[in-house]
Amino acid sequence: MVDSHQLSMALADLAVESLIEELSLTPKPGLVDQNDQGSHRDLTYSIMMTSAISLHETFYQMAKVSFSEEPSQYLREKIGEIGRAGEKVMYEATNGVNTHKGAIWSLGLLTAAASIHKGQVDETRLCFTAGEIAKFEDRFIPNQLTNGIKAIQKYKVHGAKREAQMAFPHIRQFSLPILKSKLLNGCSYETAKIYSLLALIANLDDTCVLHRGGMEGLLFSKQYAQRLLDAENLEELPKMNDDFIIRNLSPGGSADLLAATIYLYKLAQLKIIYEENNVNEVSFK
Ligand SMILES: CC(C)(COP(=O)(O)OP(=O)(O)OC[C@H]1O[C@@H](n2cnc3c(N)ncnc32)[C@H](O)[C@@H]1O)[C@@H](O)C(=O)NCCC(=O)NCCS
Ligand SMILES: Nc1ncnc2c1ncn2[C@@H]1O[C@H](COP(=O)(O)OP(=O)(O)OP(=O)(O)O)[C@@H](O)[C@H]1O
Repeated sequence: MVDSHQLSMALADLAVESLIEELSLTPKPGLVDQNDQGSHRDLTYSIMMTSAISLHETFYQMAKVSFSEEPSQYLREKIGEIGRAGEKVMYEATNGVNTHKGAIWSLGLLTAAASIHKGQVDETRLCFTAGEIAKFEDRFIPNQLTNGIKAIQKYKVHGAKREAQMAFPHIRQFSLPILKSKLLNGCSYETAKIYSLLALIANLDDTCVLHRGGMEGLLFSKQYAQRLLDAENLEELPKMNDDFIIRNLSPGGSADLLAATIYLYKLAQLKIIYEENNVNEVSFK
């Protein structure tokens, strides 16, 4: 029998680690990283680090409640409640700045799915289970006109909710395959993650980008990322960062999905060691 506490701790560790890996990846266009704040005036590396660490309990709780469950409206609403409490913790840790709202959503659903499947590592299955949970209606979502909803209505795009309900197609089709293929081709882990991020920016209708730069900003970001991917040229990344900052563009949705991609990739390295039907160790290799 897998122990629910141990598994939930391991999954929460992994979720926070993935957020920290995303944050620490440098340089990233328009996003907060170790060099600069990208296009964000109110966000810093240290605020984002504090925020990531503060979310451990949120992911732990999401894993814990999902352990003996299946996707259901009950589970969707339970996860929503924990996620909203997590958003409060995040805002308290950051003095009111939105650092990881999208990440709580995407990584939270994947953590719930990983717990349901007792830590097994088939990424596609995890994406679809997370999508099943997301498809149930949460009757307690506050009726707020968020930046995401405004962009979805104005530009007729999908946004974070649909991305999850469709079982994270941009992770399954773009970011995870490119991460793996770049690693197989001998790229370093850091370089492979940059390519993975570029593949997301080139393809995702990111409501953060739309909110800040409109459709023109979204097309600019997508084409820029695609050009670097086609040319396999990462030397232009610092200039890409400058060009995004000038236009106030920040691909926050792509950053969240990169963290989710890292999470799925690292989960495949999670070893659950059984001994006489009892887990005696859960560790990352
Ligand atoms: C679905 C969520 C993300 C709300 O998103 P919404 O579309 O309303 O926009 P909002 O601007 O608040 O945040 C969207 C975030 O998602 C990320 N994002 C943007 N575009 C995309 C995309 N295409 N795909 C994935 N993520 C994206 C961005 O980082 C952004 O910060 C979720 O936070 C939610 O349902 N919130 C309601 C409160 C709640 O119940 N929270 C707990 C949920 S576990
Ligand atoms: N490294 C990162 N740098 C910046 N944003 C990130 C990073 N990683 C993830 N994000 C995501 O980007 C979102 C923040 O983007 P943004 O500040 O544009 O959102 P907003 O609060 O909706 O808009 P605004 O600040 O323009 O009013 C967060 O919800 C977070 O999930």
